[in-house]
Amino acid sequence: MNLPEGFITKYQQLLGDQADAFLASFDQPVVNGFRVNPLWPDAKIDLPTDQPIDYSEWGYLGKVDGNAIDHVAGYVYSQEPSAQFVGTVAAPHANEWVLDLCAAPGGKTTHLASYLGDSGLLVSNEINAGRAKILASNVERFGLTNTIVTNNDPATLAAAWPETFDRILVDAPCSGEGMFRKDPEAIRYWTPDYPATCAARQREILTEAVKMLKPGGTLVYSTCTFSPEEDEQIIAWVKETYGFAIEPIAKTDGMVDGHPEWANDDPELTNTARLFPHLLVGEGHFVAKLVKPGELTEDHPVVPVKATMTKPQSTDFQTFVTTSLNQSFAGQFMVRKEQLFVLPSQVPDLMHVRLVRPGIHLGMFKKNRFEPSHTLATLTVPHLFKQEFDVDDAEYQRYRHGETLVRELPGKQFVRLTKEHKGFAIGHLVNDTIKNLYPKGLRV
Ligand SMILES: C[S@@+](CC[C@H](N)C(=O)[O-])C[C@H]1O[C@@H](n2cnc3c(N)ncnc32)[C@H](O)[C@@H]1O
Repeated sequence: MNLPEGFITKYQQLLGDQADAFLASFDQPVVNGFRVNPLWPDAKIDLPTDQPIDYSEWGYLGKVDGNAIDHVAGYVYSQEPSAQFVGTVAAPHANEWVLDLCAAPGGKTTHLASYLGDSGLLVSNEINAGRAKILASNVERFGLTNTIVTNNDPATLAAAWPETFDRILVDAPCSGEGMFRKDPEAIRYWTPDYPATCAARQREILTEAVKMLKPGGTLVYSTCTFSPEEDEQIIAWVKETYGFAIEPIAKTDGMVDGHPEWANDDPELTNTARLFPHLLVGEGHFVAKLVKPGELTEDHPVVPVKATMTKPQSTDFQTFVTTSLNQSFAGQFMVRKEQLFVLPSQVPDLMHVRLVRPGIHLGMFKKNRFEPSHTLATLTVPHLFKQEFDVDDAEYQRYRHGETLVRELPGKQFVRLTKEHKGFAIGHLVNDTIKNLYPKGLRV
């Protein structure tokens, strides 16, 4: 790989006799991994699980086919091994309120949600509007029930939600040196000054994250870069500026301690973790776990949401539930631009943030009727629909292409389509024909 001259000399100086092995690792193949979705317990997946990743509870080595049912139905999430270590370190506890501040496309978010299950609250934020949509679609594909997706800059969120979260992940935008092997295009952005530019932005993001963390709360900071400016030096700055403690991270084979001598010589920096591709199977990463001074309490600033569903809308939704579902949804409902959402059981003030997805997207009110959203196809609620049709390979291809299917059943109702009993789509059954409701953006 054609690495910049300045990059090579920098790491020769920092890594000494390890530099040759480090630089040679850029010519090794990328390592693929995936996590299975524990929100579908006991599910059988088609991918081999004979190579578990020892530090990742649901992680395995292997490549996921984007058209395979396990991916389309949200039973697996493709994520390279080292990135999975971030979720392992963050590992939220049940009932916590968790913020994933830089969340798109959603690898860490789906991992954090795997720990939370149905409990607590996960807010997944992404500053870039286009990427926030991709994040929302991955949140939906993974079937998450207690996740809000927002599209804000960190300062706006901090003004809305002071001292609100028990745990915050800042998976920071960085110079991406650890991804050069996966995405050689990233090398084009690299200059000797680029890490310092990224570090300035990381300090801005962390300044806002600190405001949103409850006293005693946990901040996990990660990058996919090797540069000390964005790694140890940032953590040294957080500790010096805000008095956070740097918690020890349990490392497995191949992971190494952060280098105090690459920052301010604070020995606590050895508590952070570095993942180098020449020492383990995976790409380059850095992870730190910090705790804010103070006592953590269990309180959350819950704000009730005003009901916005009109009476006729409520009737249309109930008609859909009665004809098509085995169960309804409990909780606070929100209607925005004719779209119906059911919110996580507890939420903070939602008035001052830009919501991409305030909760589960249930569907849309059309003229005198309610049409369910594609979200319900992959929502992690077994047997949600009264009528589920399992399809074969040919029908799977045809439906994802946009065609109708035939099933002999009179009447009108919305149905879920499954392959190997894994939900991947919904359809509208009208007198023997399943009309295609597969979103145009997902068709193949
Ligand atoms: C490393 S990526 C996040 C990857 C994600 N956590 C995952 O696991 O899929 C960093 C994200 O930070 C976002 N970002 C860029 N500038 C930002 C800023 N000033 N504040 C917050 N996020 C920013 C980027 O758009 C990008 O999506």
